[in-house]
Amino acid sequence: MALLKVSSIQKSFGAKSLLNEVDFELQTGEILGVFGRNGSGKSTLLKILFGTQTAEAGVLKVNERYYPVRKTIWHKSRIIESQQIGYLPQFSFLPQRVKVWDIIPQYLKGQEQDLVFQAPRMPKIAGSKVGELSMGERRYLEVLLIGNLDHPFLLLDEPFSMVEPLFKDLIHEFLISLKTKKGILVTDHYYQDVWQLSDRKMVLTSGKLTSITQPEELIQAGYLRSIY
Ligand SMILES: Nc1ncnc2c1ncn2[C@@H]1O[C@H](COP(=O)(O)OP(=O)(O)OP(=O)(O)O)[C@@H](O)[C@H]1O
Repeated sequence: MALLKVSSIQKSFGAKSLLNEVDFELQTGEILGVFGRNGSGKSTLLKILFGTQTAEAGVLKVNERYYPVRKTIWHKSRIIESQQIGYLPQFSFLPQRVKVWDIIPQYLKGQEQDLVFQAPRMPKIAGSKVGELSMGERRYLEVLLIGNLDHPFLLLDEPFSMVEPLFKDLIHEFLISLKTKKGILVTDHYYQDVWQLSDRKMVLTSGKLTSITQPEELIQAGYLRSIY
């Protein structure tokens, strides 16, 4: 089992304090759902953990090894090169004009490459350019590419956004299958998908992550008006 431990992450933009003592743990074999209003700092937190954003303070530890989150010349390369944390950004990152069957080998080799080529629906879209895919097809492809990389931890920023039910189901199935070997953090405003998928849930309010167990707590946190 691998363990990712985050403590006391602090981040502000100018005078605005965004993250204030963020603490959580994630272990392989579980999916952690993170909820929070627009602008609460979810994407910023994920970027800090991946290494493309810096924090003013905080500790990131994977197993017994520490990774820098504060600004240093090596903070980004240390985390990314460690191959501990995979990250699906909120916005599409694949080149639009390249065909799917040319993109897959750029990310994956061997058995993992075969898994993506043979995944449900993939043979049908493999000959298309990324720019010709539907939003659901493109997001599904992105999740398959990042999810099949070797990292023990995976951070997913809005994997369900604008995705039709058919591809949402495929993404759910894939993430459940990945859980046996990875620890997964997922955040999305399609909160029912995240609620259903996740083993543990946390909500980000006033810069802090708090554990919740009941959907009603999302109302108390000011994220939902009602449960429907
Ligand atoms: N580079 C930056 N410079 C200044 N402000 C920023 C920067 N990046 C993010 N912010 C601000 O920090 C706040 C949190 O942004 P972030 O994208 O982390 O929120 P979020 O919880 O992911 O929101 P959403 O649910 O809308 O995706 C927002 O007010 C945003 O404008």
